[in-house]
Amino acid sequence: MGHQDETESWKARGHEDNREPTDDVGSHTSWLEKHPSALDGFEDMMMTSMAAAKGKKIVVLLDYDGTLSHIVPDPDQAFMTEAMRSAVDQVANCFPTAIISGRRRDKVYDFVKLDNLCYAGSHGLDISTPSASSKYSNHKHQSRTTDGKIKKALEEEIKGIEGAMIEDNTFCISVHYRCVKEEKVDNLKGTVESFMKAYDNFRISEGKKVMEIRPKIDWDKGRALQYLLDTPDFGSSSNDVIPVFIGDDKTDEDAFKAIKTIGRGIPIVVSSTPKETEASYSLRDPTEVMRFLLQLAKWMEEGSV
Ligand SMILES: O=P(O)(O)OC[C@H]1O[C@H](O[C@H]2O[C@H](CO)[C@@H](O)[C@H](O)[C@H]2O)[C@H](O)[C@@H](O)[C@@H]1O
Repeated sequence: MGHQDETESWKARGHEDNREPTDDVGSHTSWLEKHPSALDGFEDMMMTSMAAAKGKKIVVLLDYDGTLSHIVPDPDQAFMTEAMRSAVDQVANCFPTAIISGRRRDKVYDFVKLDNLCYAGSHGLDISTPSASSKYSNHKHQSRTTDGKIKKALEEEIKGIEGAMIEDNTFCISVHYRCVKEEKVDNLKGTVESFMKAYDNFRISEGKKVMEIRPKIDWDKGRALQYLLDTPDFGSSSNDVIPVFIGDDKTDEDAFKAIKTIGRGIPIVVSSTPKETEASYSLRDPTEVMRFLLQLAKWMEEGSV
């Protein structure tokens, strides 16, 4: 199935397009000049990145929602296709690979179901690799996120707002409003913001039609990426690797920034419309992500590295 065909088939099955409101950052053509397609410019991108980092190994880090699965109205139905699973599997057989998601770690695993890669859940607060695991389970903030009290009380608070939904991500909570009527969204946001004022250990970040309630600590997807690169599973030091990170949402920007700080790597944003981003390259949607992953695995198998 071609790219266009697969996208159309997703739409026909009632899934949403991955398109989100466009930031005012000029035309798509001028945006693509600043963030070239990682697919169209694959050979050039790999040549430039490898030349700048001789002898270093590629490692692959991936977001889940909107990157490996299309955005859909029901978060529990955000399945990845078999074709995507196979592409991730092939990449993970070639390079150390991890998924860093806002979701609960076990939930991401249930979607992906691959044992040859590492999983970091709750925006990187819950990481497990064969050699290391970092949980904020003893952290003072933890009890207030995981004892279910906030979720229960918040559910009570927003129960009158039709379509609002809360997802427990263990160390974080997502308040979804994709299915809330436009005119009710501000009401929902205001209700959640004033409720959370009583919990000053938490902050709220905005994702794609979701409010992400996270512990107010110095940890994000960027710190999680750095943590993973420092484990033996990923080379023991960010000095030894070229990190490829692919993500579509605001929290992924922290990982793009971390790659910029390292000074080497391939940060790729998934977006079909121009947006502000720290990423250097782009892909339009999960279907292009899949094609990119297959190309990366092929490149490795053909010995280009
Ligand atoms: O870091 P991620 O893996 O991208 O997780 C971020 C949030 O993703 C999920 O929500 C998003 O995808 C849903 C399914 O397509 C969609 O219904 C929702 O509107 C999106 O915001 C996940 O459900 C959240 O818990 C994550 O925080």
